Amino acid sequence: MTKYLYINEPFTLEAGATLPSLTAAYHTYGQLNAARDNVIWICHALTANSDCEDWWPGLVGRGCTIDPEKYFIICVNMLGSCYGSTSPLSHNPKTGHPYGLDFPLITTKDNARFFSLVAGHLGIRGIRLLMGGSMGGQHALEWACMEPERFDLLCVLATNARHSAWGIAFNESQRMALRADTTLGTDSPGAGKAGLEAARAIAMLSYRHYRTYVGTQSEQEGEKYDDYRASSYQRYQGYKLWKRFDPLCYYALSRGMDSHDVGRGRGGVAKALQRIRASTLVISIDTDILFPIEEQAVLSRHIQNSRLEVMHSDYGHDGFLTEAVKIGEFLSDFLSDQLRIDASTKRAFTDALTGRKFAVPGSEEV
Ligand SMILES: CC(=O)SCCNC(=O)CCNC(=O)[C@H](O)C(C)(C)COP(=O)(O)OP(=O)(O)OC[C@H]1O[C@@H](n2cnc3c(N)ncnc32)[C@H](O)[C@@H]1OP(=O)(O)O
Ligand SMILES: N[C@@H](CCO)C(=O)O
Repeated sequence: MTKYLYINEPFTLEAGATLPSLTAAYHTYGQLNAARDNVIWICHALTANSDCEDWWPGLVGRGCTIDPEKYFIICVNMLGSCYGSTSPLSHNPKTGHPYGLDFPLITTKDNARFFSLVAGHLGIRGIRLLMGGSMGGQHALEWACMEPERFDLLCVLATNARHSAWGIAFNESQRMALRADTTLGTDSPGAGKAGLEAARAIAMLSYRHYRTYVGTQSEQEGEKYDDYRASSYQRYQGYKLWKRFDPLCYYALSRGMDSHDVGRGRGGVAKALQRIRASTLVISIDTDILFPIEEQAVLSRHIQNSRLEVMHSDYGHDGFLTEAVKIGEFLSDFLSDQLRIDASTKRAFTDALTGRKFAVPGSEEV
């Protein structure tokens, strides 16, 4: 069930605008333990929501690696999204109408600060594992650079330290499609539909791979010269997004993704990543053309204590969603290794909220 947190204080954004108040839509699963050291925070990607059990089945849920029986799992809907947090659909007090296209730019740094603020309001300090893929990975990296002491472990998938020119070009092409639809932001029924559908169709080309399309959408050999499966697939994917997503929010989120650069204000990407204290698992997808492996290699090279795993998927970039079971296996190995390291080094944990000391996660107070 979606929960809501209302933060009645102004929030000044990186680009200078101020939101007068904030709404955070979020989900939690499981219970916070006495030591308060079992928090897993999941950052969602572009068009998902805070219900990570729903969109990451096989990874998050009872009996999975991220199991609510063991962990207190939290996922907060990012600012700008249409799934409940403050967004272009929110009331603009200056006009008395929804913000629409006037919604200010929300950078990945703004969203990381938003998550930190929400964590504070919910009484969460130390976080055992911070995790996210794609744009969720960008938020996780930004937050881990911003507050390195908060996190023990970090797992990022199919993501980067700075959004690439290639990724920005894909996003701009999608925004061109959105803007070409002159109904965008108007009151007309179905406003922005054609633009959003075209934008999603463009995006699909970056989320999948040549082999995904050829493997699933090819025609039988024959004499066909029109009405191809690949064409109806593109149209259907556009329509499918239209049924569940808002074009103005899509526009806002794509601008936010472009803004991503952990190095901004920190002396560059390498210096920023060197700030991260969490033991880190970086997962690449061998068919990801949007966030290719070399981008995760940069993460692994500069994050002090990191491990890079390359996962096979026929799905391309979207493998970070569809290969949940494989991701769970990588993560499970990583978590087991970390517990062994914690035990052998007798690493002591101090719960930042209570000041109590614990020998290893889940152990007795010392
Ligand atoms: C409220 C919410 O729902 S938000 C939470 C859900 N969404 C998210 O979390 C966002 C992230 N998720 C995603 O991006 C996607 O769901 C993914 C990547 C996980 C999976 O993508 P899918 O679109 O389901 O997979 P795939 O590319 O195989 O397409 C399958 C769909 O295309 C249809 N399809 C396949 N070939 C064709 C074709 N030639 N012509 C028309 N339709 C086709 C299938 O019938 C199927 O339709 P369905 O989704 O209605 O069952
Ligand atoms: N399929 C993903 C791709 C972006 O990472 C989404 O729609 O969120």
